[in-house]
Amino acid sequence: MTKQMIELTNIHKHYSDQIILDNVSFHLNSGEIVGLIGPSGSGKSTIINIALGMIKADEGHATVMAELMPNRKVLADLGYMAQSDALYETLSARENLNFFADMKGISRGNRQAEVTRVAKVVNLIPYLDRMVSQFSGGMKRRLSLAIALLGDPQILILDEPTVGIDPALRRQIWSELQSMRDKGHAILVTTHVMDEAELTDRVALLLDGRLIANDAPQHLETQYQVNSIEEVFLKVEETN
Ligand SMILES: Nc1ncnc2c1ncn2[C@@H]1O[C@H](COP(=O)(O)OP(=O)(O)OP(=O)(O)O)[C@@H](O)[C@H]1O
Repeated sequence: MTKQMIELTNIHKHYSDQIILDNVSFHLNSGEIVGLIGPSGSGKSTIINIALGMIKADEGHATVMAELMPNRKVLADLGYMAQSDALYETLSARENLNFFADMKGISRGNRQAEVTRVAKVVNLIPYLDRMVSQFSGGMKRRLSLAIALLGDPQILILDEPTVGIDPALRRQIWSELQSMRDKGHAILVTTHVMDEAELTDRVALLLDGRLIANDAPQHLETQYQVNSIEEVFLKVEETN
């Protein structure tokens, strides 16, 4: 049965005299991947931060698994990968994963298997004992993604997860996300890569703080009479 995992209702947010989100309502269900796309500065990270309870909306409310946010109870069911990596540079990748596994309450008995599982998804097994300060930008993104996957959370929120990641691994990561979706997980991804938007079940298009489209990629392409999400995006920008 499909469950509503995240619900944002009539969210308004402004900073000084700039309106960032203008009456945005948005939901994420179990068993779907939603792509949140929009130009730089359109409010994607702000939506995520409000859903996570890290930023307070001026009006409206956010719930995760029917709990009003912020709420510590749901954090164990949430995997979050921020846009900038929050890693311990002076620790190895394995030590980082162990630390976050402890934070997520993964038992010591299961920890090693879980660390190996998530490191495999992002091809980091050969580098687990290397210090993070020696990692490239793409390797750091991969480690952040592995951390978000720890504990197999019901909800995954990924802010630009594939920046700096090469095409073969990008494909592998998307196939992992799709298999998680098929098992009923709910996944929200922001991306600037329009090809990736095509791989989602639903695209939420944000422009100037308003959600102006929210539908399956194929439906949007039919509606706007174009062949790709990139063209939908350009057409929407032109006409708004
Ligand atoms: N703490 C803050 N104080 C003032 N303005 C802010 C603050 N945080 C974000 N903003 C502004 O809010 C707007 C939306 O920012 P947000 O980070 O949500 O955009 P985004 O769509 O995620 O952008 P990008 O794709 O570049 O990551 C931007 O104009 C940004 O400058």
